[in-house]
Amino acid sequence: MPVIELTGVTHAFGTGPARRTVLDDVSVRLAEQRIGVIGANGSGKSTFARLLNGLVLPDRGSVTVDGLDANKDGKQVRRRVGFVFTDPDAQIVMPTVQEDVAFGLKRRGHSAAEVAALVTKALGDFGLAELADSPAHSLSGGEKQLLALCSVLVTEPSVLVLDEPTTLLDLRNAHRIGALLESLPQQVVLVTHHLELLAEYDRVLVFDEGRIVCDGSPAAAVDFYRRLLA
Ligand SMILES: Nc1ncnc2c1ncn2[C@@H]1O[C@H](COP(=O)(O)OP(=O)(O)OP(=O)(O)O)[C@@H](O)[C@H]1O
Repeated sequence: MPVIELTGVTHAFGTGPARRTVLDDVSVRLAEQRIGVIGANGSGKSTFARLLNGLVLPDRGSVTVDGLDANKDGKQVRRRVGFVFTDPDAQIVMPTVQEDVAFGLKRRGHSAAEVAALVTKALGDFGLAELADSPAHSLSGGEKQLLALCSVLVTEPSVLVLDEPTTLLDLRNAHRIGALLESLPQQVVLVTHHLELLAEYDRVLVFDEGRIVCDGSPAAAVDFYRRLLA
């Protein structure tokens, strides 16, 4: 598995009196396959997730993925770490389903024939083959979420970071995505409020006010979180 390391990471947003520390001296080493991240609204989970692939750079401290520094080697880190946003509309960039899946592959320099073969396979794997020529923005929320995930996974990142990817989904689609994430060979970092999705995870981090306040098994972390919010 890849090794993600945060060392003394501090991050703040805003300036002057509005300046607010969102992550406060966070150090953690992640080498497990499936890692869950939970915590109250505004506790810093999204900022933490975004740091993992250089979408946000730390004000202080460092983030490395297999020794590559997100600050200095941003491009290489982003190639390794795929990111799935809460809102698939923020991520779907091309007019049709198959063009969207092809987009990341073309940028990585695959030939037209390779792109076509990989897109066909990926659409089949995700149950999206029949929608290949559909306008991406005409899909349902669940289909869009699947497409966003498909377009990221087709590029074969070694780490997949997902920021509340099931928030827009009905229970059935949320569980479908949850099951899909459990079947992946990649390292997965899942930020979620759907605690049941993490039952079989290797490790769960609980955030509170910009710090990791619990780091353990899913049962221990969920129990800690429930007591924290009680
Ligand atoms: N780009 C930004 N500019 C200013 N403030 C921000 C920005 N992004 C996040 N924040 C603030 O940082 C704090 C932590 O936000 P973050 O999105 O990391 O929390 P979260 O734990 O993911 O919350 P949620 O569960 O609501 O998604 C919040 O108070 C938020 O308003």
